[in-house]
Amino acid sequence: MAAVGVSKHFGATTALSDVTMRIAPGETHALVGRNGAGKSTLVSLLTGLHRPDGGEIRFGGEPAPPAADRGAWRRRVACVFQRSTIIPTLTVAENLFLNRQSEGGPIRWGALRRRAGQLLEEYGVGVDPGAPAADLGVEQRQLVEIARALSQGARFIILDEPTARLDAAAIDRLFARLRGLAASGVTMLFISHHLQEVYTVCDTVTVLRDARWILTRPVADIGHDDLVAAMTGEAVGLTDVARRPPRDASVPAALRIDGLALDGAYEPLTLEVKAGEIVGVTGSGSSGKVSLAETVGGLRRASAGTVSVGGATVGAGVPAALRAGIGLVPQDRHREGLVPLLSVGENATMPIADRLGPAGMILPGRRRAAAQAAIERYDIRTEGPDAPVASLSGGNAQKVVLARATAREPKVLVLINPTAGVDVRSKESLLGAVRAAADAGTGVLMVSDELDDLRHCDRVLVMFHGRVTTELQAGWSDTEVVAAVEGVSA
Ligand SMILES: Nc1ncnc2c1ncn2[C@@H]1O[C@H](COP(=O)(O)OP(=O)(O)OP(=O)(O)O)[C@@H](O)[C@H]1O
Repeated sequence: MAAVGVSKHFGATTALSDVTMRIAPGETHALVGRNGAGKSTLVSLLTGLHRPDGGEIRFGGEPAPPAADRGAWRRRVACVFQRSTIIPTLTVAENLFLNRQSEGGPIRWGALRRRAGQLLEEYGVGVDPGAPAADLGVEQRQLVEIARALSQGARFIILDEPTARLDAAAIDRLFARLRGLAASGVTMLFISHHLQEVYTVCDTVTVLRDARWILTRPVADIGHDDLVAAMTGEAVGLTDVARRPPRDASVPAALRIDGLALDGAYEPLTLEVKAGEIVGVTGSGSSGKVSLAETVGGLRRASAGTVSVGGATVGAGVPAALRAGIGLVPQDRHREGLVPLLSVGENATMPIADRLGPAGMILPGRRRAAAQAAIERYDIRTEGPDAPVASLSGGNAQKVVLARATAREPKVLVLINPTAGVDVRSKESLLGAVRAAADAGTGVLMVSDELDDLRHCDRVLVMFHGRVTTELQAGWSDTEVVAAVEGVSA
């Protein structure tokens, strides 16, 4: 597979400029770069979703198929996207044979299900072909996507941040599977913001920066700091996390959770987050951590207990949570986070619309200034406040979600995997902004699977099967967290 001198423009934005990347058969090749570097754009060219403005894509020395021949593309390359392409209202079997159910004749449902069963067995995917796809977890959905790609004949698979929503055990299982695929000759392009993963699973790495190719090297020949330097164009390394001074016991609680419970997700839980405190919550996929944060943020209704902010009980629902002073960064920015048709500025300033002009009016100049300040503070790479939010790269969109959650100087900030899809350098500025909010008196509840996020917390609660089983004060070791997440003591 090769991209030779490819360029791509979106309006005035150059997303790729004369990029050449060659991937040898059977190789596992990493593609890394900061948010907005052009990785997803390159994937869209490699999968035939977009055509390059210049240069060409080749497979096995042959020119790429015509754009309209989707079948030919599917036989050459498949992409497991961050956003699943599995259709939840269809069964697993229907998803597997999407676009090719009948091969001409009428659809024979029984035969379809049988073939799906054989296929899942062949690829070692333990999923019922008759189950609705909506019932699948993230891990199972990815496996179904991979099985679908292989069964269509593709021997080149692109994995776009496949670990972003998996817990540690699922990541290990995925990596074991990828090694198996590599051993059987499947070629892979692996995109990740977790450089450790690049070293664990890839042979070769290509770095893009500002739409340009920077380097391609065997991973064994480039150290972590040099890789970060190639991505950022700066020689300076990442900074260590400075310890926060301990909270005074007399500081009032910003957030109090009293006997809060959600049937099937987590058991009654009581917890206080002081003003200025950052409390981390982690755990495996089934620990209940995300449901807990979603209840506090108003996205789910508790089956028992109360949430109070500054001593006042918060009603159910997102509007009540917002009124009470809770800012939320939800898990799925596509579903709950942003309004794609509005501009970056409109999205970032939505919660403060009432402050942007007199009597319900919005003064455009004031909005632009507020939006510009957010763009600078969160290091958002965009043409400007008027660019549609849909034009942002994934990591930059995540920064807009955080800008919005903090726009009203919330009393409480509830963050769910806030740095998902955010590049190594931007993570620093994003977590720095969270700390600045805490220093100004906001109580922060941060649910995360990332040790790098959790390092910024004053203490970390580990949940296991719906209960807090461990509390770790700052200064914990990685093995302590991992052991508690797995439900074994360190
Ligand atoms: N449909 C589009 N319209 C306008 N601009 C776009 C569009 N798609 C991408 N861009 C721009 O092209 C540039 C490259 O974006 P791309 O999504 O390829 O980055 P990325 O490296 O995948 O980033 P991330 O790590 O955040 O996912 C960005 O400046 C982005 O805003």
